[in-house]
Amino acid sequence: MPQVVMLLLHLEGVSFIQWLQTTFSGFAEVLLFLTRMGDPRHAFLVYFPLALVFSRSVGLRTLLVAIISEWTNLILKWMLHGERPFWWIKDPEIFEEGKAPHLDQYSLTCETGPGSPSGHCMVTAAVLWVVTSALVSDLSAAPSNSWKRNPIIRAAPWLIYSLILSAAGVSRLFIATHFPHQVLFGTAVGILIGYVFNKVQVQSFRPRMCVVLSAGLAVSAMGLYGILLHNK
Ligand SMILES: O=P(O)(O)OC[C@H]1O[C@@H](O)[C@H](O)[C@@H](O)[C@@H]1O
Repeated sequence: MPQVVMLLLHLEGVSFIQWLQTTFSGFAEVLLFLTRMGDPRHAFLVYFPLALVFSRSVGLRTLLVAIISEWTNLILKWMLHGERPFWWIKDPEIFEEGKAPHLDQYSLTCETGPGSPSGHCMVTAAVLWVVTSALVSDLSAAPSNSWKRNPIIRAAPWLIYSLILSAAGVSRLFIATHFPHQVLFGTAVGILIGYVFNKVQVQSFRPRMCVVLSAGLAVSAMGLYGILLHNK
């Protein structure tokens, strides 16, 4: 993307983060809690085992989507090298000494890896897409006279899904680990991965296919890493 567009996105992003930090300063602990809840590792440690308890097929699809979204996030981060707001404002090539905008620092602010796209938003959006779709299918399959067919009850899972994603995104912005476009990009790719891979019949995978898939993801990630390192 042209440098001037990136500069504009970063400057506008910092202004938005400053506004969030001022407006929600009293909710710092809640937002830190939300950012912890959105940690990609919870896809494997919380959402996958919980989904598996309720349904083997939903559990396995949750695991597949968690793996694909983590892998995609890693690859995109290596390729895009997104800045992190809290570090970006400290770049002396962008701001002269004493002229940089101020951003508050929190205990989880200082992420060290590339920032684009947001892993918290991408993995959460992908994994919860599978869980939410399963809940909605269950409600839709209920007999027509059941309370589950009430339109408000059937809309609730998607409403909760949107609220969780918004909360995760705002929490990442509030602690200045991401620019808004990184959060939006991560969420959009996460939704796409959830939508596409939710259609895969994982329970029919043979062990050999699982091994080939795992090896393919590992080799392609290492290959890309080698290429990027070589062309640095
Ligand atoms: O891209 P994000 O949202 O900053 O996430 C990056 C990393 O954030 C860390 O806090 C997590 O422990 C990692 O698992 C994750 O990859």
